[in-house]
Amino acid sequence: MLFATDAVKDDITASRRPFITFVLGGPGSGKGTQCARIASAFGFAHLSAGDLLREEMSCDSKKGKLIRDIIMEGKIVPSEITVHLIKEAIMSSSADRFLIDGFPRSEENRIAFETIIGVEPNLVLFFDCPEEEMVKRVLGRNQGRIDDNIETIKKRLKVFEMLNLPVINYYSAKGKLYKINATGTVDEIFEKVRHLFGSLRP
Ligand SMILES: Nc1ncnc2c1ncn2[C@@H]1O[C@H](COP(=O)(O)OP(=O)(O)O)[C@@H](O)[C@H]1O
Ligand SMILES: Nc1ccn([C@@H]2O[C@H](COP(=O)(O)OP(=O)(O)O)[C@@H](O)[C@H]2O)c(=O)n1
Repeated sequence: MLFATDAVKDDITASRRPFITFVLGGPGSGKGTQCARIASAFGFAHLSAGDLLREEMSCDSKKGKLIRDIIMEGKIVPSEITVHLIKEAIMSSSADRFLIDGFPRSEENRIAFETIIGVEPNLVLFFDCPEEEMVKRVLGRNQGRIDDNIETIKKRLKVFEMLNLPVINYYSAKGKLYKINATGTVDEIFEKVRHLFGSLRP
């Protein structure tokens, strides 16, 4: 079997059951920006799957090189790698609520999380943004990322279009999905997010 077994499962849930929010949206839809605001307003720990992978990518190892090659191609890193990085980050934090940003990117990601970590998210946010706005934002991001170039962006958008919808549909059917229109200013978008979290009081 592809994923880890029950032996490593449940060691997060055995001692506590944190409130988990997945944050979805295309490249440049503003996930990271809004997560920073949510984290500071509502006391969440912010885990970015992309940041965890970029940190691992900088290691001079076979795994680091594999991650780098996949990110350059705008593809999805094997779920087992990403979920184990998320798991380690959750376990080394004492927070009781997490935003997991940029995850799950695919059904494979989603199933790996459930299999390895053994829980479902409490809430799923989806920042819905038109493609041309996402391209504009990514090209203006200017953080020196190896994948923020027009060639890789086109590939990332294709991968997003292909793999995101089944994940959205899955959580929508479970009544866990909150779709937020991600156009407008950062403040305008956060106003909608703030309203949602204020009403949930996680
Ligand atoms: N509502 C917004 N309007 C304009 N630019 C934005 C908005 N939200 C984020 N940005 C900018 O767009 C870029 C991508 O945002 P980011 O939060 O990194 O997106 P993601 O994490 O979804 O890839 C960043 O440079 C950010 O400052
Ligand atoms: N769950 C994830 C998240 C990111 N990634 C990889 O990391 C890249 C950057 O993801 P990110 O979430 O930091 O950035 P954005 O695409 O949202 O701008 C993606 O294009 C994927 O190659 C992944 O493979 N699996």
